[in-house]
Amino acid sequence: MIRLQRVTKRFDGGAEALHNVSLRVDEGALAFVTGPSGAGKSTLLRLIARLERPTRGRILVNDQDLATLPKSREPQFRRSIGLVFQDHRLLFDRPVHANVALPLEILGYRRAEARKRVRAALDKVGLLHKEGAEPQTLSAGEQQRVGIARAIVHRPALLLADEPTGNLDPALSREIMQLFLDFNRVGVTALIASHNLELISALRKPMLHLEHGRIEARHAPRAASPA
Ligand SMILES: Nc1ncnc2c1ncn2[C@@H]1O[C@H](COP(=O)(O)OP(=O)(O)OP(=O)(O)O)[C@@H](O)[C@H]1O
Repeated sequence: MIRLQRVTKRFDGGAEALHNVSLRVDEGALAFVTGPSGAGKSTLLRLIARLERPTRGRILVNDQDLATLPKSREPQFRRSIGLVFQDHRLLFDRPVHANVALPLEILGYRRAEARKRVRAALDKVGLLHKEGAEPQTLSAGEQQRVGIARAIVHRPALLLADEPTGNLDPALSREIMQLFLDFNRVGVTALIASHNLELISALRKPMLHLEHGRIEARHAPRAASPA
């Protein structure tokens, strides 16, 4: 599903955010990326989502080399990915359902189909009863769940999450991770960046540890392993 071959990312005028990183995440797997602040976790996810381009190396997502992805296949590529951010980036001037509907609007879904999918996504994260609420009236955990509903509303095959529990207390963090495990159980591949080692170690999933842009350790190497 995801394959990186000797990927290096150097930002203009900056140091290398990633150096010679190779990894593989198989279809249907759920893997974690850990590492201290500045290790390159966000950069790794952004490269896979094609929000950044590598300086060197190859990135394949679903057997498609991202360097040669034709323009005609870009919408299909975007549809295949769901992104979850630490700060969830909800629009506070729109109710919950309109926030969740955003990716569908961008992808050009018809209104009736969009409404159905928004309700299904909110139901999956346990927030259907909040569809008309203003985001600022929700708790931090609920806001993050809205962000997750928005990430999965178009039913992506791949979920990329960047510190999705960063601002949450331990109980809420476990709840959010459980959602990812649930999605993974029904076939969604997931790569999650997290520095919450205590939480993710207990989940017994493959882990890649990044330090200074390099993979320093790999655990449970069957589903996330050297390419
Ligand atoms: N757009 C950018 N321009 C220049 N340097 C960048 C850019 N984005 C990231 N970097 C640098 O790349 C390195 C890796 O950053 P990255 O955000 O990927 O780390 P991270 O592991 O996600 O950190 P955190 O846990 O704090 O989010 C850092 O040194 C950072 O300053």
